[in-house]
Amino acid sequence: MSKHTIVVCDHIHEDGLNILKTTEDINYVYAADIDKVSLLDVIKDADVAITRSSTDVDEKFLNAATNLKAIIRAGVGYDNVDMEACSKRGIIAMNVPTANTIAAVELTMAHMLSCMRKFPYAHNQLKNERIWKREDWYGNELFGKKLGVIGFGNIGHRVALRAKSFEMDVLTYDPYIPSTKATDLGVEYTTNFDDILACDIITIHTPKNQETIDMIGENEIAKMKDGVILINCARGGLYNEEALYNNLKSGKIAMAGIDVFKKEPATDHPLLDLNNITVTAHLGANTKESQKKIATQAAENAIESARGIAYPNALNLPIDENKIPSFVKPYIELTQKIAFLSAQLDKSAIRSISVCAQGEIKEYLDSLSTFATVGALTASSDKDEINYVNAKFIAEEKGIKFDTCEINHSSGYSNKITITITTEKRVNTISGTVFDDDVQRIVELDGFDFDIEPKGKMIMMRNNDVPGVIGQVGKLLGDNNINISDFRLARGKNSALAVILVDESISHKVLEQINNLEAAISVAYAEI
Ligand SMILES: NC(=O)c1ccc[n+]([C@@H]2O[C@H](COP(=O)([O-])OP(=O)(O)OC[C@H]3O[C@@H](n4cnc5c(N)ncnc54)[C@H](O)[C@@H]3O)[C@@H](O)[C@H]2O)c1
Ligand SMILES: O=C(O)[C@H](O)COP(=O)(O)O
Repeated sequence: MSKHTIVVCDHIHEDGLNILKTTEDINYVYAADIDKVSLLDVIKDADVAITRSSTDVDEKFLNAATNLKAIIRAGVGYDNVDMEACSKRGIIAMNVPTANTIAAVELTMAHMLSCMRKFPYAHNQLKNERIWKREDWYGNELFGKKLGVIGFGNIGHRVALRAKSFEMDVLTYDPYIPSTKATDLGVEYTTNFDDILACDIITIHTPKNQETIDMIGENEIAKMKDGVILINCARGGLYNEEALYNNLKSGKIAMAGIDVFKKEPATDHPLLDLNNITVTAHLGANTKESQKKIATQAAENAIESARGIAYPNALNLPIDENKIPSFVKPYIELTQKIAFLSAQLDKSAIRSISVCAQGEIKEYLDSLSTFATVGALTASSDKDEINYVNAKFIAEEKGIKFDTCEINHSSGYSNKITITITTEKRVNTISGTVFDDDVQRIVELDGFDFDIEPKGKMIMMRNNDVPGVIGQVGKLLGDNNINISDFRLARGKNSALAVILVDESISHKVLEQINNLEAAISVAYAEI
């Protein structure tokens, strides 16, 4: 079996490492404890790399990583990844966007409370100086204060909600959201940045990019209230660090809660010489709960991308991810998986790929068609050759025809994607939908209704609807030491379709034996 090499460049939770270690077709390399120069030697074998913010994925890294097909940023911010350089090399970059949200939200609240109650001073005086002087430390309450939240995304909006539970007035500035996202939560929304500068406490939760670097500098601080409190648990450099230092020193800024620095590690930073800050060493994501989730997702996504099956949360696609609403993203993944599954059911040459959409996802048919093509080709070609940039070109060279259509009648689902892959020998039509924002399901297979997660090893058997078939299949698989994890059956007028999920891969021989059962009409096998 040819193995894919996944190199882990930074520390991730052992649950993620265990997934990599125990996956048969993965050659796992742990490189988190070596220095970044030695990493350049190790990374040359990687098909996929997993990093956190401590590894710069820059030209030097990418020049060394000559095999690299995908990179997983095991966290949210990808400002350490040179996205353009990745795209030029056809390397797909992904992040794990929501697994550490709560950790970062709670650290933000911790810094806010700590600043308000002058926690570092009080702690130091009692613990290190052994002085009991309660009259020295009168803090302030969050209650009734105005909090300015810059960036109302996953973290920002949750900070706002928690601040409201402290009975604060909350105002947000985020030009990229509809105002109702804030106002529906009882948060005031402004497009005037000066309104934010007038708040008692300001916290920032934007990505780091050309637009947000130094978003708060001398000029902005000059407009703030004397004694303002600033929190930054997003990225170093969003507040100009020199301006922050000068104004903390002068007392214009009463206190700052800082988790992130422009250059990390920051053990010798001038801000650390000041008393009126609370600092943490980029610990926003460092809860056991979040690291467990991130590592698990990163490992699973790394395996899927190493196999060329799917690239969850891909960041550098030919389509602009920012223009795709979040509800469409799981459909993109589902589309690729369904096409991958469908193309495995019959390995003869693909003639055409048709993608039909119902509901609001209709608007994204072109993108969905690209993902269907990647999925279908991945099942039938050398996986390493196919990516989002080249999939349609390769398909056209193979003479594959494309077709998209909008389904306007309702089928009981608010959105549904239907993919039909026509090969030289058969036509496979599979439909899927997404429940509760991210629960992907196959809901129709060749005209039969189902409810199946698109995951695992699946035997699909079309059979005459006669008694005893389930027992015969169960016995046959049992005789071959194959464990059935799930058995789904849908019945039509004259025939039935069974989807049998199994724990072990199915050999051609076993498939033949099932096909030879008297009631069997056709049998196919696929793995996702
Ligand atoms: N300290 C940590 O360990 C830690 C942990 C997680 C995330 N983060 C960082 O926190 C930040 C926010 O993460 P998130 O998960 O909430 O991201 P997100 O993408 O969900 O939200 C970011 C929000 O910022 C808004 N935004 C973008 N540009 C803006 C601008 N110029 N002005 C105002 N708003 C703007 C976007 O519209 C979006 O709503 C990121 O920088 C991320 O890297 C840090
Ligand atoms: O953007 C993020 O996810 C956080 O800053 C966490 O980064 P880390 O994975 O290096 O802790």
